[in-house]
Amino acid sequence: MSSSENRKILFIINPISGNNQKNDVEGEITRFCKTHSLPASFLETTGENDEERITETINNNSPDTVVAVGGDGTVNLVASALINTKTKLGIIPTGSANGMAFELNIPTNFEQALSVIERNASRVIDLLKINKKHLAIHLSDLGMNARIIKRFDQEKIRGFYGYARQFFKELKSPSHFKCIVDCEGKKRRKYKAVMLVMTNTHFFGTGAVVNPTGKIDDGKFEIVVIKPYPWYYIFHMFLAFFTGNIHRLRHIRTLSCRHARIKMQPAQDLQVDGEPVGELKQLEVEVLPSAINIIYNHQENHFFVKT
Ligand SMILES: Nc1ncnc2c1ncn2[C@@H]1O[C@H](COP(=O)(O)OP(=O)(O)OP(=O)(O)O)[C@@H](O)[C@H]1O
Repeated sequence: MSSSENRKILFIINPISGNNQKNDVEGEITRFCKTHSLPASFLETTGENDEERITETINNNSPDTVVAVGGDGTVNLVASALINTKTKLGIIPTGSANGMAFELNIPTNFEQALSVIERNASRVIDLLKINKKHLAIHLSDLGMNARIIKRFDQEKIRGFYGYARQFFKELKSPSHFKCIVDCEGKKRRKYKAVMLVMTNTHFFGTGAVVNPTGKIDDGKFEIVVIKPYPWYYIFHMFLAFFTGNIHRLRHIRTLSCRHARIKMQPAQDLQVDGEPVGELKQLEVEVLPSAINIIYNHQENHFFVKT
């Protein structure tokens, strides 16, 4: 549906996302929307009480689409306000981590991303809830990556290259932990792991395919267990990550379920959609089936993963 009839779009702009070099985000969106006869309104995030402010603005304006202009953290924030409503969620990726935009084939080019919003193709997808309180829309993990994200946050490093530097440092000597995974309807499993990924999607923001067999709308999510590996295995893993074959490696296990309880020893850092949550000893993860209607780029599919 590309018609602008009856559309009313609210843009939620995170002014500090990524290495935000753009001066006039609102102006650029306004010009695009005028050209395409799309009624647009705006709200800037402040980092304080944003969810309440977004919900209030949605209640006052009744938009049909709310667009997160930011990274995965902003997408998560907007999704929290839209869950189980008919209002569509759109994404203009301007963050240092834009995993959900990558998943949905949304270009990082501003104008092209706006064109995806204008075309308005959407699908209803599942989301995850962690420990009954954290909504997870893209990807959450325990261990190695969450530790990097915590450091990234504490040291106020920003941008993709800052993240990549931290990632390679950690990759060379990851520490491992023990975990017990109880998936609903499956036998209890025990692992030694360097990282556990809980996701319903396929890609890390870098484009690495972490969950090639997952489906975004099948009422299930995946737990991908990355077990300790010898250093020389990194090259093998990289190749598998970028060719969509990670699930075939012997250091990787993938479990698919609707609900899971996980215990970690010692406590591990958790990150949800790029935001550090803290150290936890146990975790409950559940799928929220058909939770949100999200705009995606329907014109092409990813090369490795057909959605
Ligand atoms: N005006 C603001 N000032 C400071 N922080 C803000 C503001 N608006 C949003 N935030 C914070 O931005 C974070 C979300 O950023 P987002 O993930 O969208 O972009 P990002 O560039 O990928 O961020 P990061 O690099 O921190 O992961 C949240 O922690 C949120 O509280």
